[in-house]
Amino acid sequence: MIELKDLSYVRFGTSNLEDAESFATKCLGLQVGEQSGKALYLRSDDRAHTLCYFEGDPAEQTVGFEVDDEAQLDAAAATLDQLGHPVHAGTAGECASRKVKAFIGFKDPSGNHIELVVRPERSGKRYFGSRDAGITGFSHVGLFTSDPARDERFWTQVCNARVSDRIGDVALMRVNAIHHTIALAPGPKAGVHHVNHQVESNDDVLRSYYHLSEKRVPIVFGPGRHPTSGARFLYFRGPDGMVFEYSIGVDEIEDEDTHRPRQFGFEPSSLCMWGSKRNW
Ligand SMILES: O=C(O)c1cccc(O)c1O
Ligand SMILES: [Fe+2]
Repeated sequence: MIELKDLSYVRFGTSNLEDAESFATKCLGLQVGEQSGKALYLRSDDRAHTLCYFEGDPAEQTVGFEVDDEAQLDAAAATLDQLGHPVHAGTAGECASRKVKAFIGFKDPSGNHIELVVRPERSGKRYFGSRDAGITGFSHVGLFTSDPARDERFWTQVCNARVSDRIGDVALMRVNAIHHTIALAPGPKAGVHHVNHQVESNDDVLRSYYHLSEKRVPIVFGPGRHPTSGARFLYFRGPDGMVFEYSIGVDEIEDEDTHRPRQFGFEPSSLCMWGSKRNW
C-alpha cells in the first residue's frame, strides 16, 4: 500500500510565465518564493512552494504527493512497476527543481502525471501572501478521470486514499482527516481539473468574488456551498484555462473507522446547496 501523507505541489507548464506570475500574485494571492529563470515557485503555506509554473507546454501538469521516506518511495516504485506503471526516478537536477530530496514519477490509470516525493523543502520564512486573499493553505486537487470506478480502485487499493463521499460515481477521497485531497472528475483527457486553496473565512470568499470580478477574472462557479464537504466556495479561471477554487470550512472526518461514504446524486444540487450553477 502506497501511503500518501499529503499533497505536496502542482507543477504547470505555461507559455507565458509573466502572465502566470501576474495571475498568481495579483489575483490568486500566492507569494513568490523564488523565480529562477524559467520557473516560478509560489508559496501558500510554510513550505518553499506548493505551485510551480515553468516555461513549457500547458498540457504538462503534474501533482506531487508526499510519502514518509525513501524506503516508502522504493516500495512504491516496486508496487507500481509490478502493476505495469512505468516508474521514473527523479534525477538530482529534477529533485532540485522540485525542492525535494527524492521523487518518483508515474502515470495513474487515466494518464495523470503523479509524483511521489520525500522531504519537500520548508521555508524558515512565514507565508505572506502578495494580496490579502486570506489563503491558509493548499488543500486539494481535482484530477480528470476516464473511468471513475477504475481510478477510485487505484487510489484506494494501490494507495491509501479513502472515499469520503461520492457524487454519482465520482469519488471525493481523503488521505488524512481532511474531507478530501483528491477529487475525481470525468473528462476526455488526463490532467488537473482544479486546484483548491483554503481561505480563512466566508468573508474572504466573498471579498475575492468582488476582487476577481473587478479584475475581469472569469468566475466559473459560485459563490456557493458544497453539501459534501460543507465548504463555501468560489471557482475562477487562471492561466491556460486552469480552474482554481477557494474554499472555507471543509469538514474533517472525525472517526476513520466508522465513517461511511455518503451517496449524492449526479445533479447540480449535489455541487451547490445554494443553487449556484456551474459555468464551465
Ligand atoms: O468540497 C467539496 O465537497 C467539493 C465537492 C465537489 C467538487 C469540489 O471541487 C469540491 O471541493
Ligand atoms: Fe474542490
